[in-house]
Amino acid sequence: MTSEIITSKDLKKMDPVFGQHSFDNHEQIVFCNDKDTGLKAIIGIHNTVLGPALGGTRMWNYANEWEALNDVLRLSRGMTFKSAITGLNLGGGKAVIIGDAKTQKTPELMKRFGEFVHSLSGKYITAEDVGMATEDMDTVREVTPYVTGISQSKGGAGNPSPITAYGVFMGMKAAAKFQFGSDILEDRTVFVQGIGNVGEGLVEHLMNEGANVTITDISQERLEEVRDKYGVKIYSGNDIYSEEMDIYAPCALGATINDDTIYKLKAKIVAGAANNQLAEEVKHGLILKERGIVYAPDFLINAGGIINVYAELENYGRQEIMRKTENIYNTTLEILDNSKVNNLTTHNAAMNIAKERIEARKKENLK
Ligand SMILES: NC(=O)c1ccc[n+]([C@@H]2O[C@H](COP(=O)([O-])OP(=O)(O)OC[C@H]3O[C@@H](n4cnc5c(N)ncnc54)[C@H](O)[C@@H]3O)[C@@H](O)[C@H]2O)c1
Repeated sequence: MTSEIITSKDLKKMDPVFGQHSFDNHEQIVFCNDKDTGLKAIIGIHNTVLGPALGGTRMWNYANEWEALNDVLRLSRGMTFKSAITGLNLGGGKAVIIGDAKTQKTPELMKRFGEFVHSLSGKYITAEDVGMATEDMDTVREVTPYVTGISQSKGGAGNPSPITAYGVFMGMKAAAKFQFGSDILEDRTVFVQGIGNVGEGLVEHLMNEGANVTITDISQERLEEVRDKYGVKIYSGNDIYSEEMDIYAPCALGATINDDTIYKLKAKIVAGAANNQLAEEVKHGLILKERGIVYAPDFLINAGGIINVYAELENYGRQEIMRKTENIYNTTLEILDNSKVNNLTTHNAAMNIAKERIEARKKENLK
């Protein structure tokens, strides 16, 4: 199993569920259907050794069911390792709702989805992901307590993006310490790709530290807004991968480190918020290592969001959220050092530690 990009034509050639490309010993996969609301959803529970499987719900207009299934399998697996490496007592899960969030999402559909979540008795806990907003989680909360990411006015921890941005910043500083011998980002050239909720927060931290920031986004409006607010440069070329820079921060989509981009990359560090930045974890992790580019594993440095929602379950406040998020600096540095000592890719070094934690707990649970 790898995170390799695969076409839906190839997916259809495999066994429908357990033989599917991204299937990786998932514990449970739940298919949810409701004729009246038009709900078609899949809940993927990858692993619950460390605790209940927590992960957001994504609503997306998938081209077909294979793509939806592949996505939920891949995303739920990612959550297992994200929580494990961050030291949270959570397992990995995720849900997808098939449909257009702009036109097909209704409160009735969200409530029906919530009832399916409730039927799992807390084994899966949901939150927001692409296509979902805090208000949707508030609607789900009307039918089940197994939901996080609800509004602050309803006792939730609120928008996770600023916390995610802070964690990415911490991870980036640790990568700079490892690569350059100093974590001070003043005058470092940083390209931030995608200046959405997290990207903008990252730009703010970088500008406060005096970094030399260039931004890129598909939305011209966003670019101008962020430029005017922080005084950053808008990228005017047409291939950011070939540009001279110290740090490349992917904060838009996954798989931007792929066969087409990896040999062009001039950055000395890759550190950003996007999930699944390496199109193929093993292969591209190795090429980055060979090229001397330090990759701060995405699932490690973008964990601020999950730390934020975990606070809702554990009832801890803002101070503890910030302390845990700041600790991403130490964990990143430890993993980068470990990768050097053991001659591993940084991705594999992080995965090994996450897997060791799960295995140790599994043994304890058997006692
Ligand atoms: N929000 C969180 O707390 C959180 C937590 C963990 C991981 N992430 C991941 O971080 C990334 C950013 O999250 P977000 O909440 O800021 O999302 P967002 O939707 O607010 O922002 C994404 C931005 O990327 C831009 N974009 C899209 N395609 C692009 C392209 N090809 N080139 C350049 N820009 C492009 C969009 O216009 C948008 O401004 C996502 O991959 C998300 O999965 C977010």
